[in-house]
Amino acid sequence: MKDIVVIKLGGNALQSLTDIFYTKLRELQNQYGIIIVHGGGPQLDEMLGRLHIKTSKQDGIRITPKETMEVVSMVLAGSINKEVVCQLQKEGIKAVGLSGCDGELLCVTPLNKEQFGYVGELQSVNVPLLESLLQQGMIPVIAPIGVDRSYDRFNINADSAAAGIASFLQAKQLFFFTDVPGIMEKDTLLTSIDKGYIHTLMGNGTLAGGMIPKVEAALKAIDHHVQEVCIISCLAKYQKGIGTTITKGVNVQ
Ligand SMILES: Nc1ncnc2c1ncn2[C@@H]1O[C@H](COP(=O)(O)OP(=O)(O)O)[C@@H](O)[C@H]1O
Ligand SMILES: CC(=O)N[C@@H](CCC(=O)OP(=O)(O)O)C(=O)O
Repeated sequence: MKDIVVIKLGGNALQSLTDIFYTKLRELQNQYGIIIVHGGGPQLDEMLGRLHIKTSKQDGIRITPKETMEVVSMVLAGSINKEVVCQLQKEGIKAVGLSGCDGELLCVTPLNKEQFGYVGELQSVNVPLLESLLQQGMIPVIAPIGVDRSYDRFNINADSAAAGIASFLQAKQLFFFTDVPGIMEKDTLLTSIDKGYIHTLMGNGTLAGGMIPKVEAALKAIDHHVQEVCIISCLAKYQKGIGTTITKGVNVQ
């Protein structure tokens, strides 16, 4: 079995994937088993708006009542997942779309039903299912929706789903592709950051919004022995030394 690389594509990143990305993906696929986890936050905001359903987030996590969950399924497991799969196939890359419901891929428990509604916390991943797809040279493309024991569907923050999947698979690398060059402090890109400094930046408000679940997910993955975790721009050339690498140890900045 090849080493595994998990790539998380944020909703903004999905809209600006370049030829460089697909070329790099093909190269990586020669060496690694690749798993893609996608988000779709901005697309969800847009669809909820069109349907006149009010929505809000707390620390980057969407409050998800039942009615919102229907739209989450529709947008993430429906249109976005299929769009990513078709785009990859158009580029000659074999891909299979899944949500966490399929084959009980992502099993969850509620994060806090009173506070967040149908938001799930990942408890287990159907690793053999992913391995069998990887063995056939497929890229599993995963929408961040999970099921609980009663087969109710839950919304999972895509960063936390990607980190959980990378942890369960003991992935070598986890990349968060997003719409910023990495973690910024004022106007400076931090090329490397550790746990302690992340907490400092959270405390002083430098890290906000969607960056909070992203760094929390990154730290979780590092704690679960994912060897390398990096936050980078979807427009970057995807080489070593770009973006922000999250480390466990002493901050080298
Ligand atoms: N210190 C920071 N450095 C970089 N981005 C930050 C920071 N704090 C907050 N952000 C915000 O986090 C966003 C990335 O998170 P998010 O929108 O959830 O992306 P994605 O859709 O890729 O998961 C950036 O667009 C930026 O607005
Ligand atoms: C629970 C929760 O917050 N789920 C996210 C799932 C999509 C996501 O994470 O998309 P991005 O990666 O584009 O932000 C949401 O509803 O927006």
